[in-house]
Amino acid sequence: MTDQLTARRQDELLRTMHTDLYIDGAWREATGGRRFAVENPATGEELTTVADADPADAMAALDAADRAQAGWARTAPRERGEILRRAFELITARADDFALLMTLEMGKPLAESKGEATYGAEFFRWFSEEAVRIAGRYSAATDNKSRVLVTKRPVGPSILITPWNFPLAMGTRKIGPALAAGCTVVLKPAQLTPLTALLLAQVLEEAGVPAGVVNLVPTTRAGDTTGPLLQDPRARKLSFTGSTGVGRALLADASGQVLRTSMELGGNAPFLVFEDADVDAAVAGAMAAKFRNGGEACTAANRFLVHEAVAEEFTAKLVEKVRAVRLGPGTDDGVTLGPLVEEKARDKVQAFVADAVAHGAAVLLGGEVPEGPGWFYPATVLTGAGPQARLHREEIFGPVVSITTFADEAEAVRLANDTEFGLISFAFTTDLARGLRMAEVLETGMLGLNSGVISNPAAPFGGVKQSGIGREGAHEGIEEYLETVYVGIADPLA
Ligand SMILES: NC(=O)c1ccc[n+]([C@@H]2O[C@H](COP(=O)([O-])OP(=O)(O)OC[C@H]3O[C@@H](n4cnc5c(N)ncnc54)[C@H](O)[C@@H]3O)[C@@H](O)[C@H]2O)c1
Ligand SMILES: O=CCCC(=O)O
Repeated sequence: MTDQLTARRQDELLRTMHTDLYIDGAWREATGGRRFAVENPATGEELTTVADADPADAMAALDAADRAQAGWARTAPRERGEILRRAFELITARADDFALLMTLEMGKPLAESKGEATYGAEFFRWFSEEAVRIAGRYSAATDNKSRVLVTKRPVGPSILITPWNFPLAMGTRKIGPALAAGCTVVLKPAQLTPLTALLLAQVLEEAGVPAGVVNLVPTTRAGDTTGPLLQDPRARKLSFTGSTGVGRALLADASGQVLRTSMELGGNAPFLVFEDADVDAAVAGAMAAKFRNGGEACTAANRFLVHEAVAEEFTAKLVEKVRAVRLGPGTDDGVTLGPLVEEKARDKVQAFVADAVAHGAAVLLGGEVPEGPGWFYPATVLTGAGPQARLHREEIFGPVVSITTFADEAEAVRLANDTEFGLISFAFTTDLARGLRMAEVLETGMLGLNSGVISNPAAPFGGVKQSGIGREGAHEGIEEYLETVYVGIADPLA
């Protein structure tokens, strides 16, 4: 896309979109007219400003969600499904606008943002189909002297908190099942990426979501703003996606009201390449697992563990592929790696690489911050960092590959599981039994078997250990927003 065309579309989009709070079906200013700036990570320049909710605004959003709850829960499932289906179609029709906003506010290349528009919309289509499939059961008790009736009902007003890295999909993956189940919501998007969430709220309004069912409160004061909501007995559910540290703190906050919680937290994915792997397939998988979203994904491969018999071939082929990665603004044609989201993020990645070098790593490619504006960091390949290097213990969240070797399967599994995280693992092998064994022995919520990207609305996404609680997407996703009610019935034949 030419610079001029992008600039014209950007101006038009930012000028015409809503940037206020969306509460009770109306767009309104924040208390005191407070606003905050949203910046472009490719330039460091301000894109626009957005209303900055305070605790009173957030409480107004919960008031609205609470008022709308009973009516929304009584809506016909088909009607809820049709509204979600319309929202899917509207996002699809405006995919270019969503993509441009995502690229502008978080940096990824336009082609990837387009991919997220499709992925994010798909959660609405999936849950439009799930809305009409909420089922209970009726059965005999073990002694046949009574009957067991099980029904489902919506949990109730839900507080949704989302991160910046997938600004659309992390929202639709929560709003879709919540609305399908009959729950109203208050969404607090990440401070760095409120624009995509604002356009999403606009689309939901156009799709016919009634007033109060979806409320949106961007804010710069996350804890102060959502904290009181978690202590309010009208809120019945917290669904959070973000870092493990914040998730841990929110779990403690949610304990006051014993809230239902879903926690989609951080990862430290091992990427295992066994001696029997198809090395070319492993390299293609590694590129996808590492460089999707510029490495700023909870699913990003964090530790490459390669059998010593294939390590040289794998490393050489991977370096060739990584050399072809093109760093630049996500709006530029041909760019395959955008900037990191903010200066702090780039400083952290740079510090991880310096620490890895101090732990014995050799830098095969990249590793130097380029001159000029924007929070760019180059695609980087390291080998030989010791196990205590920070980038093997924490999420890198950047375009850095760190390769180490193992001698046998037992060592690979021991290294892979040596982390408090357990979101996703990857394994490349042509041995079916070994692949299935990995599904049983790796401490992980998800396994990419000979595949570098497995995110899909039809799949239950989520982690074990400190990577979270609960699942999003798939049939499991709607259960997170449903209560199970048991009715014991005296034997009707007695
Ligand atoms: N498991 C998953 O599905 C998944 C998906 C995407 C991202 N993530 C994780 O998210 C992290 C990156 O996102 P991030 O930097 O936005 O995470 P973050 O934890 O800093 O923030 C996530 C959200 O929580 C809000 N927040 C921060 N402190 C809060 C508080 N005290 N009270 C209420 N809300 C608060 C933020 O404003 C943001 O909206 C990574 O760790 C990544 O692995 C996980
Ligand atoms: O950041 C986490 C990845 C999100 C996804 O793949 O759905």
